[in-house]
Amino acid sequence: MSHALTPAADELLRRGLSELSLSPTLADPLARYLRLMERWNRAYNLTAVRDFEDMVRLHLLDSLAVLPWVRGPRIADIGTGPGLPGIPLALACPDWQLVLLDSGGKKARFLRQAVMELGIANVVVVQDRVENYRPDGGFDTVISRAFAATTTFTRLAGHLCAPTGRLLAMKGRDADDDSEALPDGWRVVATHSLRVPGLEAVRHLVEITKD
Ligand SMILES: C[S@@+](CC[C@H](N)C(=O)[O-])C[C@H]1O[C@@H](n2cnc3c(N)ncnc32)[C@H](O)[C@@H]1O
Repeated sequence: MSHALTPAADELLRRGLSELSLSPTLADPLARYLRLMERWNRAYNLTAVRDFEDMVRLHLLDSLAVLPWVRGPRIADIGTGPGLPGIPLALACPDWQLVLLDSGGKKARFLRQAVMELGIANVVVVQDRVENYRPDGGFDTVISRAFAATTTFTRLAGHLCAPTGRLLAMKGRDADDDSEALPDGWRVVATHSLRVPGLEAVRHLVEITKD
């Protein structure tokens, strides 16, 4: 069965994967994920982005563009919503183990369905508030997109990092440089400017580590 989006969205996805030096075989599972999101969006209001081309650019390629800075194998995606950036990262890196965490019940229900329907074996969905989540081990990378200001993210999710782990905050055009207000013991090591295929605007990725 074909999982095509629209000809223009499929082409954008194929071209974007190539620009990011990722395998073209990812196009099919990523398209299935978007189709599922679009189907559930009617009842669950998962994303305000409804057009497939925009979803490819703003959801899939934006999530995958951070890959060079993500260190595995244990990743946590905080406030993942419909699975962003977690699901695209999990599909691209099947050897990593990802926890996708969101406090919302509808998000968690959608994610569990997506993981099952897409046969994704390397994702665990957790419905919890990040500040209450106390897993057994720490994560190599704790990432978030559109979750909170950098300082809030650090305060709420810092406890999830392994001793050598990093926080990665995905930001839009502005990196919201509130790094001076970071909790004691944390510092911004770098703010990376990213180009996302198909998007004009530059994105930022703030990398935070323990002192
Ligand atoms: C704006 S959405 C971003 C969703 C997704 N990361 C994206 O980029 O599309 C923020 C998400 O954070 C979740 N959230 C807010 N506060 C949270 C908390 N304290 N713990 C866990 N999730 C939380 C919300 O339920 C929501 O799904």
